[in-house]
Amino acid sequence: MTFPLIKHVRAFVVRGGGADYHDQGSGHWIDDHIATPMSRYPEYRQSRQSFGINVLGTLVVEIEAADGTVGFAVTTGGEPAAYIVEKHLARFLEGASVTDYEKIWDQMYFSTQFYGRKGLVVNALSGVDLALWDLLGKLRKEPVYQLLGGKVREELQFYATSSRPDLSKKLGFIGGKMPLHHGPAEGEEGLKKNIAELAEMRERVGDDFWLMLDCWMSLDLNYATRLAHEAHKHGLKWIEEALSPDDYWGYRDLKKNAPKGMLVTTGEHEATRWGFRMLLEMDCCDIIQPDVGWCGGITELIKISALADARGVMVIPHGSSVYSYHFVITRHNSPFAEFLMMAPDADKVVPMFNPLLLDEPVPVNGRLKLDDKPGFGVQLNPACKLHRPYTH
Ligand SMILES: C[C@H](O)[C@H](O)[C@@H](O)[C@@H](O)C(=O)O
Ligand SMILES: [Mg+2]
Repeated sequence: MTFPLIKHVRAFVVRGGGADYHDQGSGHWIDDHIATPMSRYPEYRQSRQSFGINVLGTLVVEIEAADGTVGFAVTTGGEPAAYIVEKHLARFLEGASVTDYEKIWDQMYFSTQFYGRKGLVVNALSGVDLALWDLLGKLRKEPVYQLLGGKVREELQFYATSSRPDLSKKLGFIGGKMPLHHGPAEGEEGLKKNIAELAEMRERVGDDFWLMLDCWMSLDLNYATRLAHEAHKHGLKWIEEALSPDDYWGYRDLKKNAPKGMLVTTGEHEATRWGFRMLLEMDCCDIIQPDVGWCGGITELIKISALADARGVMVIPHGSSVYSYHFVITRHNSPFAEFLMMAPDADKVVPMFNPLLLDEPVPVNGRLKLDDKPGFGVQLNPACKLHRPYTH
């Protein structure tokens, strides 16, 4: 079966929600006094947008084949990522075959290695890779999960991330992950408040509902270890991304000293097989959480997942809408998925990348069956005005 060659690669940007899901209006739970590495500065403690968590915005990558078929994907990256796609990465796709995604990935990664490797550049590369898989699915008339070996289970089940696990329980999710609100700079007072919030939520949800804390890189090893042991009294299932993504040594020690039965998780700001190999070989965590729009795309996540599977480590991708769902449903070591609650009060289920994607599937009663639409099964919302800041 021969496929039309790739003809055009285009990169667009758009603001207001979408793949840069931190880019929300005021009063949203996701921007309400959440602990971060910047919390040591009081002026940046209340709002993550104040220090720029939403500075990039959404990147939309379109790849058009010679027969006019268009694959697309969205991720976090905005204008700087669009520049990298147009001025650097596009040259490895235009004129190539859509089935050459291994060679294309290799060329994108090693041609940008001198200034990339993680973060923004690999976000841009991931966006291109996801758009390539969307195009491949459309040309083969198959959903991406079919290209990945097919479903290993009929439906996905989800835990929900928000400030209101009690509401997530009512909506049928299997667990609730809360953001940590106070970092080390708020001292013993802050630690007490963190534990009091957890205790209160445990009261509301009962003993059998999973509760997790997402620390968004905000802690030091000593604080994280103390928090874990205090939180253990309230049945915390896992402590997430407690330390800087680069502190592999800290994660190794946190996992060693965490209470028996508590899981240590991280990885959403890690990238490529090499970064995850470090987390796995240094025994940093019980679950890795790559974001498929940031870690290198589907082509790289296949490699990352195999490394983890060989060590019996679960891969629960960071919430990235359809891009993670199509992967999770094909892997035995990904038994559930994350759903980020994007309603400002976390009281109802809305599409994660709202309003950018038409037909974006959402969990109902905490579960979701993927249909068999080709590619990732979503379309861009024509009401979202895209801007193409660069051409090539
Ligand atoms: C809720 C967390 O603070 C982040 O906003 C979230 O994006 C991420 O860490 C997650 O695991 O969902
Ligand atoms: Mg997280």
